[in-house]
Amino acid sequence: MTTNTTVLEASDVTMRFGGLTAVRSVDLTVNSGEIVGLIGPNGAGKTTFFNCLTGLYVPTEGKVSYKGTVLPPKPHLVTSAGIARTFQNIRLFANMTVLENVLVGRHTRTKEGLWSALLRGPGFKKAEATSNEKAMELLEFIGLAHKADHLARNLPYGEQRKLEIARALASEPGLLLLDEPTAGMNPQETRATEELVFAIRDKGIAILVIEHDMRFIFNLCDRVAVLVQGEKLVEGTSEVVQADERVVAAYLGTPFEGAPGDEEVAEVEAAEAASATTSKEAPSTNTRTEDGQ
Ligand SMILES: Nc1ncnc2c1ncn2[C@@H]1O[C@H](COP(=O)(O)OP(=O)(O)OP(=O)(O)O)[C@@H](O)[C@H]1O
Repeated sequence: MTTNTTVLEASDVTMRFGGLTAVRSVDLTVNSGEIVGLIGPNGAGKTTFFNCLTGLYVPTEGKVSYKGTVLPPKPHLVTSAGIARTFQNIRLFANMTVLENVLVGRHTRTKEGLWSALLRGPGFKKAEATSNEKAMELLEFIGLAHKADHLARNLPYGEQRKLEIARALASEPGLLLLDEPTAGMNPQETRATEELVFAIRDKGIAILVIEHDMRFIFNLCDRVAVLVQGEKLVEGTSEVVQADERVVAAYLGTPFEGAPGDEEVAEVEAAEAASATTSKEAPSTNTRTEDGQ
């Protein structure tokens, strides 16, 4: 199913927050027809990297291209270009219906825009029939058509997550970014999400997914990249990544040679050792005498 057409190309992406480098020189590509996984221990920089891809953050260094064009660092322009995403925490319009949530997701693909969709202005009426039809098709696809007029907040958790995916798909993306799509799900819901992701891929949409559930990732992905302390440690097929001892060590927090962050740790240790030696050799001029002078 995978092809060699590059959909997403992130080159040398670095994101610093003050003194903290959350993502360091990360390269990643996603090709059409591919499902790529992004894994790593807590705080490894996965969500920060996603935010750099979707224009929520402007990377300190590096660039991100979609189908050969460099993306502007503005979320709505990234969505219009063809990248949609879901978030770690559910972000639905709780008091809107299931159908309305999907319709809002379509605003980048209708001339009427978001406010017209929300206020149901005159322009919206004309486009409404087509939009409704497409939104209902999506709800059929994810299995929520029978709940189209339920309020989003009344859906069970697993269905809310599905609805988020439907809303993202409503912008007709070529690439879908999923941030922990199975977080909080029971095993059946997780399996259903796995099937859904395969079905989305079969529609011709490339997928990049962050997930802590390793079974889910290794079943699903054509390729997996591992971030550790902001750096890409390993990238390869599920088999390659599972067999790499450094990945296990990174998850367990066991030190290993060449681990990301090692250089900084060595520099700090060397500086501490040097200052300890200096203070032994040359007593501080601030040393007080016994009478406190
Ligand atoms: N806006 C921000 N300002 C400052 N530091 C941040 C900001 N966002 C993230 N960080 C820091 O960047 C590092 C990477 O965080 P990030 O949330 O990207 O990791 P993650 O791999 O997604 O973690 P998790 O799996 O726990 O969601 C962390 O040290 C985090 O505290």
